[in-house]
Amino acid sequence: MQAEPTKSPVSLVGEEYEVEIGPVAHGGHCIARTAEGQVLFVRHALPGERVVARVTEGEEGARFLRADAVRILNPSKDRIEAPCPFAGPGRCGGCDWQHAKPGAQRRLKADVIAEQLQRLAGLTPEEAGWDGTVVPAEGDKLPAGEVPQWRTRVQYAVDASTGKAGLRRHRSHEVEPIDHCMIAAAGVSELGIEKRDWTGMESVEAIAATGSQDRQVVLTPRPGARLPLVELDRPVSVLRVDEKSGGVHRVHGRPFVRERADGRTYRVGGGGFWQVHPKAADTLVTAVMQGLLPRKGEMALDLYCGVGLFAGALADRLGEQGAVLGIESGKRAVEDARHNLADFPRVRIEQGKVESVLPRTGITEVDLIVLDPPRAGAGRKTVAHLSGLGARRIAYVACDPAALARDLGYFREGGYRVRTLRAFDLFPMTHHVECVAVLEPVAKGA
Ligand SMILES: C[S@@+](CC[C@H](N)C(=O)[O-])C[C@H]1O[C@@H](n2cnc3c(N)ncnc32)[C@H](O)[C@@H]1O
Repeated sequence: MQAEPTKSPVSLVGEEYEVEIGPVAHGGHCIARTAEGQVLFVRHALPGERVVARVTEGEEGARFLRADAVRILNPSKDRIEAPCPFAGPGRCGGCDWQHAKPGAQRRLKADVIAEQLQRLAGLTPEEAGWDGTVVPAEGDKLPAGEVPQWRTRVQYAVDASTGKAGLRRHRSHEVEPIDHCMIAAAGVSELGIEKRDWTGMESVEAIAATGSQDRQVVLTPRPGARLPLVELDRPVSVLRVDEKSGGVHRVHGRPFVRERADGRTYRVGGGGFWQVHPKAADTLVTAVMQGLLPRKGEMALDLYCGVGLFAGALADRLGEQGAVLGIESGKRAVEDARHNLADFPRVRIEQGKVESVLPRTGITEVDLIVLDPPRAGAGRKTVAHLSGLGARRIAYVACDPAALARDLGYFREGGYRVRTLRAFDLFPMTHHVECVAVLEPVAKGA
């Protein structure tokens, strides 16, 4: 018997549908349905608009299609002309909400948080102790059409054929050539990365520290390529990512930048993690400390501690009798955290994954916990472990509201309730948003 030839699914890319745009969804798009009932995730649209949506990904019968709004038939009152000349369907994928007024962007983010909390944690804003708003960073409340220059770290992709640095298109490896990124911090723009020839490089990350004049570029060469001579408009240190090991090595200058937050200087080496918005580190430290209200002599955990931002802030407030244990998986970040917090004899930093290191520490009781996991969240097992440590308060710093909502559900299973939740617009023009949830044991809150 001959096998039936398998039918390849019929691609719908390029098809156009006139649709009514429904609510915003997590990820920088809105939901619509074709007349046949197929779900579309539409970028460059706003709720309530009538648009022509052109499919960018998906096939017949798929659970959903991705599309771009290519013609706006009935614009929302929240719509503006995108201030950035590189934004729009098929163009730079860095920003999602260039076409929305700043206040509307924050309302869209608030709607996403509310929806995730409800669906994944069964929480209303009131139950989460949240006023339902997303707060702009200090100085970012600008009139429509003006854009905050907030990105202190920009990862440029290099076009292989031209050697020019640009930004990646949405869900694509293609490079959108740009001559300036509007959301880049002044310190990044001043480097003039877009004007140089980066032939042989895969990507170039530009870093402008906050609170110091340190500037750095991190080069990722294509296999076998020679490093370019880095001649920029300002002195910078240069690092290089090893193509085989992924390790980061110094080419010239300091192998780190110095960042300032909460009155301290933090060394961040090897292009490692630091909060991107210049106001983020201080904003988050303040929110976490207001939530935890640390007392002298307490014992705290800083999980996913990076170079020690929250551990330092806690150690300062817990005094000589207090103690902090930080856990971080990145080797270089751990070295930096140990260096940054060397003046606190009762701060210890352990290297490894929280899920494996924490059980090994033998710690059975702590007073306070701050956790700031990557986008995936902490997960059920880690949350269950944390819920058993008897902390009187836990501050959860989250860059993904979906992961936050899932983990809040696990914390509830572990006997914790959300006392307050605050949301900050630390990534203007994009769909990203930062939340700080403060939890306490149910028995205490009751
Ligand atoms: C969002 S950053 C937060 C860093 C720090 N709290 C700050 O604000 O600068 C998350 C950190 O978690 C680390 N990380 C990721 N997965 C981890 C894991 N499973 N265990 C421990 N650290 C992890 C990353 O290397 C990164 O430094």
